Amino acid sequence: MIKIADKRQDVAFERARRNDLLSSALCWFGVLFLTIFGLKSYFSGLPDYGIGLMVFGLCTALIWLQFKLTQNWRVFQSMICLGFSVLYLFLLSSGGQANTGLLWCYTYPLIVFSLLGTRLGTLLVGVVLFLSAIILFVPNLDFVTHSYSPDIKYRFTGSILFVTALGYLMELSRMEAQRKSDQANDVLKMMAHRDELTGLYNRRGIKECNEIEVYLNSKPTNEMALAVCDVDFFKKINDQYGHDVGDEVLKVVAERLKNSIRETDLIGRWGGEEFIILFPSTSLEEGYQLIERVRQSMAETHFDIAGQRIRLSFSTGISSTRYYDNWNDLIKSADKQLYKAKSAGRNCTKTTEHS
Ligand SMILES: Nc1nc2c(ncn2[C@@H]2O[C@H](COP(=O)(O)OP(=O)(O)OP(=O)(O)O)[C@@H](O)[C@H]2O)c(=O)[nH]1
Repeated sequence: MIKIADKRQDVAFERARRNDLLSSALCWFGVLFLTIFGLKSYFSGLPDYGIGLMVFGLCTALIWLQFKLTQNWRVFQSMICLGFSVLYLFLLSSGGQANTGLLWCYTYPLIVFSLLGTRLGTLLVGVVLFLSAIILFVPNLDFVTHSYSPDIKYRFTGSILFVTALGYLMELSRMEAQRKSDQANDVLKMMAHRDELTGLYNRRGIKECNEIEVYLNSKPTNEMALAVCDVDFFKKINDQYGHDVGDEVLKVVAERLKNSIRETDLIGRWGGEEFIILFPSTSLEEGYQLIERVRQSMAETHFDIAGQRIRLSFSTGISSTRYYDNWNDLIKSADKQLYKAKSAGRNCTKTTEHS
């Protein structure tokens, strides 16, 4: 099916860009600090602690490499959050070099919220904060090698809860801003690609159709027919019934054309009373038959528009990627056939072969 480059692709692209930036910044700062402080601890008489930090650094580098190779954001998120959770608990239970471990713990909720968002982030941070309360307040645990004064315990608990709330609110407002910006982009894109009167794609929308180039380059194996349809004597309708009725007529024709083509085809308003239809994977002859059926049925119909009974017809020029490998020539050829159809008395279809 033919598609216009849509908003979801842009959103996915933006998300991928943010993920890429976030993962690189996070991992490389992580690796840098963990290696520097690991080495410092190693040579300051804390070899086990130093090695521990460097192992975390190495794991972070490997997780980053895995993400770069697979681009699997979910796996990256899970592994890095798990790694940082373990590091957080390690720093808390060991106290870090010269009791500085707690200082790094404040980065934890911010990292988790920015990676997991508010919902999953709250879950993970909640679990880890619960574990840290056990580390701090349950006495005589084997794996806790550092003891904190009651003052530090209470102040740290209060301040980490405060930073957690702050991280949550920051991520919440970032997500809200992102949602609003996506919505605004959606509306702008819609306005840029749609014709206001008929709701069909406009000229820009049609030109940005992803697959046009594919068809232009894949002849003769895969052919696309293109039809340019122009309402006959439309000026007379405007003159006779007024511009507003003319607008209604354009809406009715657009609706009729849209409902008469297949789901896989793409229709747009090329300008004025001219419409364009792309028939993917369709030969010139098939395209001719499709549009002729629509033309005949429209010519036989009486339209009741704005209290007026109006008869309508349109003329069509058809071309195909079988003969052209660039868009301008393809359109020019269909336009030329349309001109011939008009000259031949209107209410008919001309193709490059049938002319
Ligand atoms: N109501 C209305 N009229 C429009 C719109 N866009 C273009 N037109 C009018 O469409 C008319 C087109 O007239 P012509 O190009 O002479 O074409 P025609 O009368 O259909 O004659 P043929 O194409 O030769 O059959 C002009 O009068 C334009 O002003 C629109 O959005 N709404």
